[in-house]
Amino acid sequence: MGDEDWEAEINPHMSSCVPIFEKDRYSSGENGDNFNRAPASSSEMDDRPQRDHFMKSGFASGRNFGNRDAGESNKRGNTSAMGGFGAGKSFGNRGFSNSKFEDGDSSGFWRGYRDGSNSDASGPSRRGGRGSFRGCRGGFGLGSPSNELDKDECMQRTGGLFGSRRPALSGTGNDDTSQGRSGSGSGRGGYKGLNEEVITGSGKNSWKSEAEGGESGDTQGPKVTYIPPPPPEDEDSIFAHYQTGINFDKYDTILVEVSGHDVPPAILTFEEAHLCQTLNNNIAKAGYTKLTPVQKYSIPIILAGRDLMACAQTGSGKTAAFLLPILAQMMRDGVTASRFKELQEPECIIVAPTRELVNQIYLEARKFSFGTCVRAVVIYGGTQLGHSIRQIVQGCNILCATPGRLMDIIGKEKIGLKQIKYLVLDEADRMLDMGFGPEMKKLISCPGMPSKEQRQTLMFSATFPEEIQRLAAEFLKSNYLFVAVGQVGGACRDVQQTVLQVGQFSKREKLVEILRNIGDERTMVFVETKKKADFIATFLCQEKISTTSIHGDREQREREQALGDFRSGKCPVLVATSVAARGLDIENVQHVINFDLPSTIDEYVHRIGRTGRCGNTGRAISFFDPESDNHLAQPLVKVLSDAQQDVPAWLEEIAFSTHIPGFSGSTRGSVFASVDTRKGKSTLNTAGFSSSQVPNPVDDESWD
Ligand SMILES: Nc1ncnc2c1ncn2[C@@H]1O[C@H](COP(=O)(O)OP(=O)(O)OP(=O)(O)O)[C@@H](O)[C@H]1O
Repeated sequence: MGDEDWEAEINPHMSSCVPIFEKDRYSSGENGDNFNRAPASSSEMDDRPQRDHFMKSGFASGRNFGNRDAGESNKRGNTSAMGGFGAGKSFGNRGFSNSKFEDGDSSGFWRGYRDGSNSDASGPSRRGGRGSFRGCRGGFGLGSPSNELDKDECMQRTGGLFGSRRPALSGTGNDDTSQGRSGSGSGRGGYKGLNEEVITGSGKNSWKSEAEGGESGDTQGPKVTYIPPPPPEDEDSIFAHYQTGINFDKYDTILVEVSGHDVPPAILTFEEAHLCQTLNNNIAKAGYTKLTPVQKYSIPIILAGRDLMACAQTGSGKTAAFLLPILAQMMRDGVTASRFKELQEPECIIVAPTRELVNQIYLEARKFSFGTCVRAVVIYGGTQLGHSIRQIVQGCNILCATPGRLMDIIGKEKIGLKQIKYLVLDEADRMLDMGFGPEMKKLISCPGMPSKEQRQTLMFSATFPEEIQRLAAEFLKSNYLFVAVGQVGGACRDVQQTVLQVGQFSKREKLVEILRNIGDERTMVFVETKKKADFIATFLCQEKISTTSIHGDREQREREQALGDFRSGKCPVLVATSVAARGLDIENVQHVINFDLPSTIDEYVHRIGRTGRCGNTGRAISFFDPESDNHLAQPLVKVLSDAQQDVPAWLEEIAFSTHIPGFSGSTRGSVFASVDTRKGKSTLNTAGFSSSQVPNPVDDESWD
């Protein structure tokens, strides 16, 4: 079926699928409380007219919009009395392989500046125009909230229908062996929660599996052939940046605590760092005139050769806080020119949990090293292994990598570790938790890797649960310094947070209502599972809201396209799983909506940190479903009150009536919620849960 057919197939149904909303029901009161009073008990009733509507719409015509889940959809179609949208036609992998929707690789995800920072300029399809979800592959039919689907949504939290229905991925007889899956899974022993496929890497060591057929596809399914487009090389693109916001100067008032011995004094200006002229020029071209607090403290600590664990709020410049001093030292000490050597021996390795994030870090490294002899390289899963190798052999001083691809390349002996002087773990708490921790341990025990005494290890994050801090000690010299900027694990105060009580069955209606009020402002909508991301994105497109999606089941090319479309403003709504929760620095994201709350409060802090960055303001709206989110009530009340946000009375009530094992935090008061664990146990822990207590890590994906 051609593109036109798809359009024809959808459009006749679109109008009949658009629920009627009373626009004035949504009003953004000071804390948004006046649109949050959807009683949980009414949620099912709220959905009923819509379901009836869909029954009448004739949409249950047995279409299958994605071929990946065709089997499942068929099953659903056959068993569902109302939906019935699985049988018959498949719309195939329409995504970006479809020429009509493919703008070429150029938009990619190279920060999107190339598309111009004026988002209005680029997109033909704006909200209110025709919905244009780009490349949804999920197995849901378009917005057919059949009984069964509603049940699915409702049960995802508890690992109900999807979890039991969907077969565990075996790597055979399933298109999951295709690029996207092998890419997103990277063949690693992907850590999966409920509703997420389990990729076991055939029982091999996870990092080996990629090299031995997972990612490179030697033995399982087609090879990953995707070669990401090169980022623009012109100086304007390299130094493109967005403006700091009105609250940038308020950073100066944030309390900073440094613990450890012999702490080097903080610097107040870039000049005090005594960086070389080229670096100073690059800093100026990047538009940096003033240091952020984490930079004031971290730069001298790193320049003094100390190990560091730094915790600072989202969007406050942690990337430059480690890149600048590392580059300064590399410039001072000199780097070995190693162009075209078979085995490259970088001086610095930076690891981060997602492909998009390592790319972003790479672009920052490229920007700050512009005009120097230091060459940064990025490698990540979901792309052709040969491409990664070709990038490396051209010379590599700073290697930005996701863990799976990094271990693959090391296994292939393209990277030697002997020269490593700097090891950086960005989003360090994520890099050390159950998902990535084992790979990080393998990395530091790889042959050739200098011991912790011989290298400088740096860890950065906005959240640092105490348990993870303890694990980190294995990586750090015992005299490491701990920098806490404001509240460890605290939310950025520039984000206005609103929590609405919304039951499962009312969420979609509420989402559309809010998005219609938001207009064209860039919005990230977080959901719990990959499937739901596809479903909600498709649903929004049907509601004529231009939307795209990013999650671990999308092919890398699709992920990059989605991010590019979102950055450029072509699709002002991005539906995402937690794969996009951390680190992504996208200009002008004004809203974050937690359609589903994450399972941990730390993840909440990272998600809402996609807005309100670098002194800009933003808004976060979270749907709190008392059926499934009560475990978050206490830590949420704490995060809200610490960030001086209004706490809804109903949330406080739930918080005080819910017993959370391990949560001992009072809800108000303390400046540092969590502290350097070497000082002893703190009384507060914004994480709410230690990693071993996390109730349901459904949002984990194999990201790299
Ligand atoms: N001193 C500075 N002056 C102006 N802009 C800055 C400065 N430092 C960082 N920025 C910009 O602020 C934005 C956020 O920085 P960055 O992505 O490093 O934040 P982060 O603390 O790592 O956030 P997250 O916790 O979400 O990963 C980036 O666009 C960056 O270029």
